[in-house]
Amino acid sequence: MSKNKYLTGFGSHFSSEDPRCPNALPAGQNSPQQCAYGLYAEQLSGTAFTAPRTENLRTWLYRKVPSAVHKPFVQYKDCQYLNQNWDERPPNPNQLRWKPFDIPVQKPVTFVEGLHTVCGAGDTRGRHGLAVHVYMCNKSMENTAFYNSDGDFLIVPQQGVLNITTELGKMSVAPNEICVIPLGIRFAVDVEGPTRGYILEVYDNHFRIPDLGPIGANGLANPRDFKTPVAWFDDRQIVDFQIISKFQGSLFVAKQNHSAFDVVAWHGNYVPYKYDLSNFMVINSVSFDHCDPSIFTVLTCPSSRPGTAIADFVIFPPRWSVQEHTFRPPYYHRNCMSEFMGLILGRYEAKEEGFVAGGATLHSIMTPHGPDAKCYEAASKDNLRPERIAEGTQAFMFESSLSLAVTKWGEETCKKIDSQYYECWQALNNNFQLKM
Ligand SMILES: O=C(O)Cc1cc(O)ccc1O
Ligand SMILES: [Fe+2]
Repeated sequence: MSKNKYLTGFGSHFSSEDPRCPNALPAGQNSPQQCAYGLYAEQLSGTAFTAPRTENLRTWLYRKVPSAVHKPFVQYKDCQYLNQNWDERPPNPNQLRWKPFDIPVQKPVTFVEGLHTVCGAGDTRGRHGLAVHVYMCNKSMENTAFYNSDGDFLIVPQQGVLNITTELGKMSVAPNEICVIPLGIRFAVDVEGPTRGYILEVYDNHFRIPDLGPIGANGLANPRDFKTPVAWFDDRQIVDFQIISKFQGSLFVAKQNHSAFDVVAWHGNYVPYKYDLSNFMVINSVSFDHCDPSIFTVLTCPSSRPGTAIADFVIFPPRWSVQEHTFRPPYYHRNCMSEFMGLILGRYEAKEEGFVAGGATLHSIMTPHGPDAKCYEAASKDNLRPERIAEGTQAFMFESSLSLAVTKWGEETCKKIDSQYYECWQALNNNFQLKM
């Protein structure tokens, strides 16, 4: 799968034809009376028809059989812990930390079967809110495609490569890379062994790269580093195929007698994409003080309130730390936003131990948090020299303006909550002295 080809750019208007069918794309129009090769034209709209030109997203698909050809959807029962019921448990304002989520060993589990909702807020019907899921699986999806009618999926692999077939083509996404599969785009996930990762699902809007303000025209995640698959179609004669749909927070399945991956050519700007986090151009203070983590925003899903995201995807990449007369780790703080964090690799700078790759933390709105006692002790006495930090590590944060509820699975069933978490701050003494 590593030999996949990609188109590069963010928000670009792309065109792609499977090389087996040259000139499959109609010239100069979208809906010819008859398409080349006997294909059907199908438009996939990612925004309202009338959305402003700068935001308008749509792709034209030229496929063997229209997506409309399927049997009725019925309830899908093989995924027990995906849900969007935020009232399962009473609200919990505590600092929460999860040990690494278990990957199934004996039982074969696919990506869809392995979806577990940890926390979230809002409403899929009102198209406002988000959900944080984790996936733990070990088996490839066969003759099955999944699509989400509720929002975009931002997928953060933590262990194992995801070989993803989408309607628009194939992409391979490894740990330290991420991908976005927008609302409605059908995809299947092949895995190569024990596989785990995190998903940020947003209902309101699509993800975009943030504005750069005074940073200028370049920096952070640069558009040219985003990769979109090229057209590819399945030429197998498949008579038994299933489509799983996430619709209004529940899963449904429908049978059809053709593959969902039959798009021979496509053109448009509504596309899946991947991004390698090592391409992120890190910007930070080169004088003094700790910058807010918004400088590390890779992608954002904006709300209608200026500068206030439904959710930002933020990373803490390897970088030089050079600030003078500064407490360099994250500051102690209370935030009007929710902070869900995960760890892809290594160790997080604010926590000496306990926050482990494949685990997570949640610091809810106004829940106080910051470096643990050991980190404070070391960093407040450190001899400040330019230093590489977070080498070989990658932590990330889903930061949201919404107040997140934890599911019953997240709080109880997974049995991964670390009840000792609060202890990491208890040794922070009162060092106050009236006279220094
Ligand atoms: O809580 C955290 O660890 C995330 C975080 C990092 C940082 O550098 C500044 C603020 C912040 O919330
Ligand atoms: Fe924080």
